[in-house]
Amino acid sequence: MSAAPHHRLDGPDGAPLVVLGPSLGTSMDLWLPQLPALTRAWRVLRYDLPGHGGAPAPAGPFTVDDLAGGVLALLDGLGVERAAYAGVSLGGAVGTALALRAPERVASLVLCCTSPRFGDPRFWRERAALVRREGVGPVADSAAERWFTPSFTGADPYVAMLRATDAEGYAGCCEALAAFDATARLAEIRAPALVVAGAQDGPTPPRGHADRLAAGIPGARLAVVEGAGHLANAERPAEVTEAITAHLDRTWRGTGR
Ligand SMILES: O=C(O)CC1=CCC(=O)O1
Repeated sequence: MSAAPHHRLDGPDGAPLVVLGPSLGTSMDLWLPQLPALTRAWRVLRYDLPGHGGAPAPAGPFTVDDLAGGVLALLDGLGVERAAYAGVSLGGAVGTALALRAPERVASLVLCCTSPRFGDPRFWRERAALVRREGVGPVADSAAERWFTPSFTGADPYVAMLRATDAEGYAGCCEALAAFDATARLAEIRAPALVVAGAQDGPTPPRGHADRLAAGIPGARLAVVEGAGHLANAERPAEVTEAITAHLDRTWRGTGR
């Protein structure tokens, strides 16, 4: 499955391209807090995961590498040779897979609240089974606690994205997470990488996840954002936007083609 996913382009025509990948249970609108700043200097390509946002439900199982293939299909369709990529959580895993699969296409990489391996695969298979059995309701009910610190008051629009997600699309993404393990290949990544972590991230705490990415990817920088949980770009938009734009300013001023 490497068809071009549901997507949207914003920002100036011909500017260097930045691809933004969403997390499990969210749509491309996860990136709305960063959009105004990014579209000042970059063309921004956002996409939806299968069964999420405006994307159709998947026809069958898929892997994180398949999702990276979908991003490549999008770039091919646009005639774009090189782009920067930023992704949150599962969207970050897609960026890791993309940087391994097509290093010549990835000019710069931002890995937010993500991991080279998302814990015990059984956990993700059980969550897939739960959602196939009961729908996304149970995981949506607990999403605000998983995604944000207790003091965050803006969770509703993000939880609504999860409630609107197709159960099979969500389950397929859980299975893709279960099978994903890039730990042994991080040293192969050539893109200049920024790893962003939420200091209070529960699903992918800095210790054991972001720190492994930063230690494993040659030359990677690590930014830990205080007062942020798993969806750090939503909870601490100013800090995360600043970290991303500073990294892109340093590493991706190329052409849109
Ligand atoms: O469990 C969650 O909702 C957090 C998460 C893990 C991978 C991902 O993309 O989101």
